[in-house]
Amino acid sequence: MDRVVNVAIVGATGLVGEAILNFIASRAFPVGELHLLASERSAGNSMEFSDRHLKVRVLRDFDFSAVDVAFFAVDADVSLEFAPIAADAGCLVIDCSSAFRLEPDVPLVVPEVNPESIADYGMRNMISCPGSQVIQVLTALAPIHNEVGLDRVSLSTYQPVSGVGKQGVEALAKQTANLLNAREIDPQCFTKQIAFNVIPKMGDVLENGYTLEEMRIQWEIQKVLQDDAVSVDATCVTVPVFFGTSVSLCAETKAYISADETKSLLAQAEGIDLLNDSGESDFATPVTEAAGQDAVFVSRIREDLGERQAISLWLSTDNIRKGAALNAVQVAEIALKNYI
Ligand SMILES: NC(=O)C1=CN([C@@H]2O[C@H](COP(=O)(O)OP(=O)(O)OC[C@H]3O[C@@H](n4cnc5c(N)ncnc54)[C@H](OP(=O)(O)O)[C@@H]3O)[C@@H](O)[C@H]2O)C=CC1
Ligand SMILES: N[C@@H](CC(=O)OP(=O)(O)O)C(=O)O
Repeated sequence: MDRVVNVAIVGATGLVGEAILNFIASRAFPVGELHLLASERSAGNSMEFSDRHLKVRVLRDFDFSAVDVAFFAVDADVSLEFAPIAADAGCLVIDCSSAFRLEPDVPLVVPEVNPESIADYGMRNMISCPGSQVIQVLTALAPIHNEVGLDRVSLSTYQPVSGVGKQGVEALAKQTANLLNAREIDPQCFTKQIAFNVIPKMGDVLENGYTLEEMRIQWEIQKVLQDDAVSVDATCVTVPVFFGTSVSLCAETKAYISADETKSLLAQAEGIDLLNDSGESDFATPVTEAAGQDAVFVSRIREDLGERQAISLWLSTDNIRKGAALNAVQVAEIALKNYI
């Protein structure tokens, strides 16, 4: 790429925003001017980019008219207010939050799965990235869906505290230290104690008994695959892990596919690191394998023991990198190369 583009990172001081900044540097993204934006809390702070120090500025006061690409890595309510302002000013918004994921005129993209959807960015000047669970599930399941068709996916997530941002990391660190010192804890941003515990309910429960986080997994998977017939039964669980998210899933398929065929298929698929189950230590964990890496790690591939045509998998991925920041930067790279 010869030309350069002016870039803004909204939420640059957060976990995802800082990872976007690092990917822009490490992947030699063709950046001209770079604007780092956050709330009044971080305004004036300095962040490193290559050999430069850049000052963080306040989002509310920023004029997007000279920006070409704006990465939004803020909570959904902040994206809802400011992403349309940026898009209307003429820049391409790539949003990591849940704010626009299900809007029919905003493409929802995992580059390994539906890069062609990026072509539709112009309807709102926006592209959304799915949540980190959906990114890893689809990176692993899209090759199987393309080969034999998916009917139904049952899954449980093992989500780290960093899934709710910096405050989740602080909460687990503080609770752990307090408990080890026999002190009282405050659940902070989690509904119950998360240190040395697991919490099988993220957010409010809807009338159907599922949480919004669980329903979003079905809706986002159906939107990316453009197939409302794929049903998803999800249970979302927060675990006392700082970074790295995992999913245990069983995918029922329209036609039989063996475990060996699944392994061959996934060995050739983009974005996957396949651990072949050939040895004792050949499985991935969120902390030991996935954290700090860019691939979706797939292991524990098994065929259903009963009569169902179904394949079970264990996935682990860095939620901040491929689960958000890398996905967003990949989307921008494809948009610049092919469409803008
Ligand atoms: N963490 C994860 O695993 C994943 C996160 N996402 C999504 O990415 C987004 C960012 O998440 P994450 O980085 O984890 O969150 P963090 O809490 O770590 O960071 C939030 C960022 O938003 C900024 N911010 C907060 N309020 C405002 C405001 N009013 N105006 C401007 N900036 C504001 C904060 O700035 P300040 O320093 O000033 O407070 C900070 O830079 C969320 O929508 C999240 O759902 C998606 C997939 C995975
Ligand atoms: N918790 C989600 C991130 C997300 O999408 O959050 P929210 O639904 O609150 O915007 C994830 O790890 O993928």
